[in-house]
Formats: sequence, C-alpha cells, structure tokens
Amino acid sequence: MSPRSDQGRRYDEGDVRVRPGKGSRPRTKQRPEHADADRALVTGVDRGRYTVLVDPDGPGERRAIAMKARELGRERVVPGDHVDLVGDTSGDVGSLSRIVRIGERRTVLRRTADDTDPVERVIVANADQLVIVTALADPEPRTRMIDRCVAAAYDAGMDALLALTKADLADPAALVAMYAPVGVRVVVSHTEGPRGARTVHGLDDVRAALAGRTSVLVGHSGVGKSTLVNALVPDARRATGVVNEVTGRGRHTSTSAVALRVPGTGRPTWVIDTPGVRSFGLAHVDPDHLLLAFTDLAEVAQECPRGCTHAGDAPDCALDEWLEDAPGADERAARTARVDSFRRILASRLGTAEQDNSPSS
Ligand SMILES: Nc1nc2c(ncn2[C@@H]2O[C@H](COP(=O)(O)OP(=O)(O)OP(=O)(O)O)[C@@H](O)[C@H]2O)c(=O)[nH]1
Ligand SMILES: [Zn+2]
Repeated sequence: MSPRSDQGRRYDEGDVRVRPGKGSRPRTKQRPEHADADRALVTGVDRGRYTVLVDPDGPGERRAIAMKARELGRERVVPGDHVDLVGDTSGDVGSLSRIVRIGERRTVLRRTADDTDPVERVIVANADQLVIVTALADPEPRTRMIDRCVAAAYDAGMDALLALTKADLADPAALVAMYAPVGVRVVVSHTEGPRGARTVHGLDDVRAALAGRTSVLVGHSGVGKSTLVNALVPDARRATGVVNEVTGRGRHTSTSAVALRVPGTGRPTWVIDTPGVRSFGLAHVDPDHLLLAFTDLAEVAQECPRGCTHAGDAPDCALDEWLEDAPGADERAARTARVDSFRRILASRLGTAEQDNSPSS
C-alpha cells in the first residue's frame, strides 16, 4: 500500500471507475514546520491510539504507535490512510509519535449510519477493492446484502470481489451467473481436513485476486472470513494484537478495521479486516455516480433526459431504448442481463437487509 503499489492499478482513460471520490480533495494545508516528517501507513486504530507502519515497504519499515496531533482537530484518521508523522517514530517500546497530516485519499469507504450514530463515517481509506466474503451455505447467501456491498464499493470508486466460501456444501454456479453481468470478479474456496490441520482450497485464486492491491474484507459472522484471513496472513492473530503489546492495554480483539499484509504475492498486498462492520453507507449514493462503474451503460445513458434516475420506471431512459435496439436475440439477452443487474444494484441502495432474497428466488 505504499505509493509504489499504486502502479499495480490500471490507470487508463477507459477505466472510469478510477475517479475522484468524495474524499479525494486535499484534506490538509501544507505545514512547512513538519517538512521532515516521516511517511507512514495507518494499519489500526484503538481508542485514540494508531498503529502505523513507518516507511511502509521501504528499507526502514517499522511498526510504531501514534496519536493524532492537536492541529488535526476532529478530522478522522482511518486504516489505509497515508499520514505524516513527527516525534519519536522509532517504534521502540513506549515510544509515541504524532500524526500531523493526512494524505490525500484515493478512495473512501463509509459505514452506514445507524441508531447510535447518524453519520456515515469513513472507515477505510485508499482501498482498491471490496471483498464480499459469502458462504455458499451455512449461513445461506444473502444477495440483497451482496448487492448493497457492490453498490458501496462502486460508489467508493473501488472494485468488488465476491469470495464464495464453503463450496464443499453448495454449488457456486447460481451466484457466479448472477454476479458476472455486474462486473464482479468471483473466487471460490472451501476447506478440507480436521480442525487444526485444515487446508483451504482455492487460496491461490484468492491470493491472485488480491495481489498488488489493498482489499477491504467484509462478511457476516460465520461465513468463514477468519478462516480465509488466517490462511492468507499466517500471523494475523499476532498482528492484530500489536496495539496491546505496546500500550499494555488488555483488549485482545479489535472492533475497528485493521490492515494486514498478505505475504507471498511478490507485490505489496494488503487486506483490511472490518470486524463488526455489517453494512455500508448508501444514503449519499448518486445514480450517475454508481453508473460510472458500468462503463458501457454510462455511455448509453448520456442520451438520457436530464435528471434521469435510470430505474426501471424512469420515463424515456436511454437504457430501455438500447435494449429495444439490440441486434438479435443473443445481444438482447446480454444487454438485458447487464441493465437488469445495474438496476438491481441501483435499487439495493434504497432497500433494507430484511428484503433479502436467495439466489434461486
Ligand atoms: N464446510 C465448511 N466450513 C467452513 C469453511 N470455511 C469455514 N468453515 C467453518 O465455518 C465456521 C465459521 O468460520 P469462521 O472463519 O470463524 O467465520 P467468520 O466469518 O470469521 O465468523 P466470525 O468469526 O463469527 O466473524 C467455522 O466453524 C469454520 O470451520 C468451508 O469452506 N467449508
Ligand atoms: Zn436513464
């Protein structure tokens, strides 16, 4: 996740998904007094203490603990943030540095507002893709929730990856068919063997889909997310406990997002686990913003009337005309699948988890 790892991302003009997100404006003023600050990556947050990696992927890489400088005020610092550090950045036991600047954010992922907090807060910065971990059975897949995650990812300027687990229990074909027209990459895995000596099949595909990128992992309890993270990041448990080691605080499980390095890909590869995050803020999503993730449809929709919602009941939506104009039955079927998928994702942002459905319904 160093600036160098950005080279792994496809920045060509055709890739409209790479676009300025809502949080991409410069967030800080230049402060020349901190010109000698160290660059660091925020990997964890625990009650006002930030775990950071100084000089990430560089020769001087080291883990350190930081606090937010007073001058940042109420500005939030989240995992994935690139920050500037001053003070004791040695990482020695008992050392504490200060975060004085937050780097410009390439993407921002927000969690949903809820009863206890009406604000859609940024929870992760600078991630490239959202990995939606879903069990094929036990618990049953919930497509409405997957759709909402896809909408959140696309709105954040991120790609979506569907990681289907427990393929030993059910066939992935229906879900694969459902998400192919949405542009979501799918990887499938399952475990084998007794507890303690369990191997994860399909791990190479998962690793390949993550390589060189920063991925946020989400999934409901019991889907096998920990199993996957522990297989990808052999020292994940130790890594998440590092804040406790340094601060001496007694908590062993983190409830906020934590960034973990995935070894063995030959490129800087990170996963950000989000314990306790169940859904993402969609209240602010604009249909035209979401449409940008569907490059082909975005082009068609340039012919839409001003303010078109592109929904199934939108009058004179150019997407409907495009379907009618399809040359031949095959092309029509392909276009219909694509438009229906976009409209499903679009509609999901207005729905709730209760309206969930299974892939066969
Ligand atoms: N049959 C089968 N079981 C699996 C597979 N992957 C994980 N499990 C089991 O599913 C259960 C949940 O797995 P976890 O990895 O703990 O799931 P989690 O998503 O991290 O859930 P929480 O820890 O509650 O957040 C465990 O009993 C795992 O052994 C799989 O591919 N096949
Ligand atoms: Zn339209």
